Amino acid sequence: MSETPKSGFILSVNAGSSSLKISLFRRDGVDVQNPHDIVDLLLVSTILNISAPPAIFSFKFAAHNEGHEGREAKKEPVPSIKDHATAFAHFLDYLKREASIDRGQIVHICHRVVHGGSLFTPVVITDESYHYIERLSDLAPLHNGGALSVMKACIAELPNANSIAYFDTSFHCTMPAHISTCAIRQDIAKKRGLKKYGFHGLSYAFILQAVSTHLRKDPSQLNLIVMHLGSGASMCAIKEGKSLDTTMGLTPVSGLPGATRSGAIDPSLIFHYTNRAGRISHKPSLAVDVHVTTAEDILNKRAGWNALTGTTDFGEIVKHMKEVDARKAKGEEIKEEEGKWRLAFDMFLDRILGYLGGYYVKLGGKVDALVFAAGIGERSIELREAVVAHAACIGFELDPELNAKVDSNEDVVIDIGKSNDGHRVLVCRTDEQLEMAKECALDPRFWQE
Ligand SMILES: Nc1ncnc2c1ncn2[C@@H]1O[C@H](COP(=O)(O)OP(=O)(O)O)[C@@H](O)[C@H]1O
Ligand SMILES: CC(=O)OP(=O)(O)O
Ligand SMILES: [Mg+2]
Repeated sequence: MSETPKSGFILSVNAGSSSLKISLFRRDGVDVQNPHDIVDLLLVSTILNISAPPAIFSFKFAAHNEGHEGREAKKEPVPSIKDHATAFAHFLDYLKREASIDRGQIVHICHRVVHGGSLFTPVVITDESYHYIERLSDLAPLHNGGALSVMKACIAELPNANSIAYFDTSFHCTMPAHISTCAIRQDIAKKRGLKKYGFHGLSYAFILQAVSTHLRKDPSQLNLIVMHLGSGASMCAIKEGKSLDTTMGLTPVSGLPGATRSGAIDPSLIFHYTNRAGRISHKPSLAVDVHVTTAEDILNKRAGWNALTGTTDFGEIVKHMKEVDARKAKGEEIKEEEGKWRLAFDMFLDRILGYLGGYYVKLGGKVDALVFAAGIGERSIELREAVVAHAACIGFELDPELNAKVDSNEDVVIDIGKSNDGHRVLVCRTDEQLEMAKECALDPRFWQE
């Protein structure tokens, strides 16, 4: 690692399964009294639809960014973006051309790495840690490769900045053994690291802190059931501020279904689906070049909402479902094929409710709040309504007006429930980039005070 700086810029890069989200922050001195405002956002860029081209590039300066105030946000399709590496190259080119930002001031680059294996604290990228993360790519086939390709670009293009890996798995290292262990031979499981790891940990860490501030309750006193519902979707039961259980497993394919992922299925199903399950997939439709079996390619990339309905966008699914329902209500005849929208919605709801009930019992019914987060959780009025309607039997109730107004409320945490005394229902605008930047800004290893 190069010399520890006193202040400087932190670039946070979040390689999701089909998106790249990048935020640039400034870290000046640290006010120990107020560690929440430790970093100042300068700009945000997102590249969506990386695996369903054309990718959509957007770039926006923070409202208060000196010299750039009032600059319009950019949003355009970019057909040349094919993967995370070309997406990041496009961002760097744009930054060079359009922003009077001195790239030399970027001292640390935080990379969200989905699978950290046995690493639970952030690590500076060296040859050794890079290769360790590379070896884990098979366990996060939609993710680790994308993050590694961005690290490579950073080392080449921003050679004076340190790359640091932040792991999605870290938050879940508190899961007790009886929850993280699989019922298989333990000598083999231990040798190969076969157990439940859990993911979206940076998001859960951010949400825990944000909800703690909102409810004015120390994280160690909080019990939450959090739903991170994005392209990849998972849930987490948080007990006294620690992950007790989560829905994803050894890899992010398990648990809830996602945009292109099956979620939990009977493990035997895949051998009835294809007779090539164990073969290395020759033409994997994955975004990065990792050696995955046909089974993993099918379950990670050729399943989920896309396989059921033909779109990866849950917003589209809800829109079509409502149109079909409205026609049905008028007595119009509906084609069998048109039932797919409601099927996908009801299936997602069913799987969420299954885990919700289980987590409620595991937390002994002592739940401070249900929290919705990520693309679907933050934007789907209908899904939140359906989930909470079914959770009435365990004491949760939605305020329909507050639920409908989430989009026009800019707060990080928003109350959408009727109760203000336990059993709250919240939406949290999660921000994995900010979580990494805050952790980095507070880490004494990376700064000279
Ligand atoms: N208005 C909406 N209603 C429901 N879902 C939406 C809406 N807008 C976006 N989404 C969903 O949010 C998903 C993206 O969530 P996000 O958390 O950004 O995903 P990721 O980080 O995994 O790429 C999209 O795939 C889309 O399905
Ligand atoms: C772990 C995971 O599924 O991440 P994402 O939702 O960003 O693809
Ligand atoms: Mg994500």
